[in-house]
Amino acid sequence: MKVFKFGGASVSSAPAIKNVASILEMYPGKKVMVISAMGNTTNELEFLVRSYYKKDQKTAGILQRIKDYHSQIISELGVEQQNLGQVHQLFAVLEERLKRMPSLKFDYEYDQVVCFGELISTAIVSAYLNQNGIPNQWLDVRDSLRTDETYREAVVDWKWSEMLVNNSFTFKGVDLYVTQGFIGSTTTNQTTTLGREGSDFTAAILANLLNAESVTIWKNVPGVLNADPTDFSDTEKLEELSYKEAIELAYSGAKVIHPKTIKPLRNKNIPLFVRPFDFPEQAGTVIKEIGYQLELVPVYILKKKQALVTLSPDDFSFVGIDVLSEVFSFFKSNRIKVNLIQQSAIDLSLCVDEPEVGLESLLMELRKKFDVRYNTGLVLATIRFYNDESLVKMANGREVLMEQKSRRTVRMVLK
Ligand SMILES: Nc1ncnc2c1ncn2[C@@H]1O[C@H](COP(=O)(O)OP(=O)(O)O)[C@@H](O)[C@H]1O
Ligand SMILES: N[C@@H](CC(=O)OP(=O)(O)O)C(=O)O
Repeated sequence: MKVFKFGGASVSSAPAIKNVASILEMYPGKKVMVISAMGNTTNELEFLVRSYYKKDQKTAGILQRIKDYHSQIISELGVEQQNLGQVHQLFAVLEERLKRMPSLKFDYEYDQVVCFGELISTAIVSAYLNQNGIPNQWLDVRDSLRTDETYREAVVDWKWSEMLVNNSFTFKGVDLYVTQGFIGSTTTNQTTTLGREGSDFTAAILANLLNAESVTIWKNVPGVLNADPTDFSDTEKLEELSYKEAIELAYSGAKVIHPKTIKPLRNKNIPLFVRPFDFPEQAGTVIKEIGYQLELVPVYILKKKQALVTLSPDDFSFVGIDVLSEVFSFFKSNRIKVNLIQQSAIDLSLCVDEPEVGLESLLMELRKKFDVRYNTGLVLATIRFYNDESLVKMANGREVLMEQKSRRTVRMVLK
């Protein structure tokens, strides 16, 4: 049994979905197919839930835009009305939800609304495939994937999920399951999400729990490249990567794989293929156990929207373990990811993901104890397997505000 994951780009239009069908025909056999929301739908649903939460008049208009986008795809695919009952029902449930008063918990409301992207996309794709000679069963992954109640960043309950997943994905009388990435549910059946771009992670979870022979994530790139092609023009495809190398790249911000994807696969030694959906006959990149130390060309990773915050205790005391733990707790409780730190006697510098709401109001709390300085709009650049030439190429004349080097990796905060 194999797991195939199709992301937003691979189901963003009717021709894209027809291409998914042809990939399935090229690779017959037992499969679980994990699908994300179509195109930009998750971002649209984020607008929708924010508008709903603020009780903004724009809510109905945003919902209509989402409906129109999906209706257009349905009509171009020629899915017949009698096969669309579930899609209509999902939109009706979403509409009903938006009529209710939101609770005070935004993160909870977020998950209850944003999940519809994946539910609707899978319902459409499943109906289209069934109508076109690719029999499959749609499964609501929320019935199998149990999580805790950390809305928007839910933590998987592996024990529960193992039992439920194996009860649902039995392959009795069916070779293909179509299910959702990114979403799960609590023991009280409240919907949760696993964090943005979490569908790759879902594919890895299901593969682990079902002991799949491999996972393939179909992307709009030839495989894992040595840089994001939207930032660099001269990229090279990496033929193979070890799990360790892949996790380093994903953690440093290489958007092509969600960082949580690797561990469930590595723990069961399941290979991960990253392959181009436009050229499905091409091999792409394989990520697997590799027993020797890889020597690769320099790999460039840019993590954008970064802020560099420097804290100095007001009373000139040293930055000790207490200060570190207080500062880390502060960022954790505000859900801000710390990506790099550097410390001197009385300065602590942290490179963090810049929050959407800005930093100023958040840092008020820290100003009570620290002298706070910060820069925003920065880039955290990582080079694995760096050499002198790659350092110059990466900085590209920009000011380096902070730098850390190890034998294989250099990290720079660039202005
Ligand atoms: N090292 C890399 N190799 C390939 N693609 C990369 C890399 N780093 C970032 N990317 C970006 O990842 C994108 C694919 O990931 P993503 O948009 O999350 O796909 P999907 O949503 O379809 O699963 C590519 O379009 C590319 O811009
Ligand atoms: N739709 C979700 C989950 C996801 O993984 O999407 P994609 O596979 O398109 O990155 C998101 O956009 O965050």
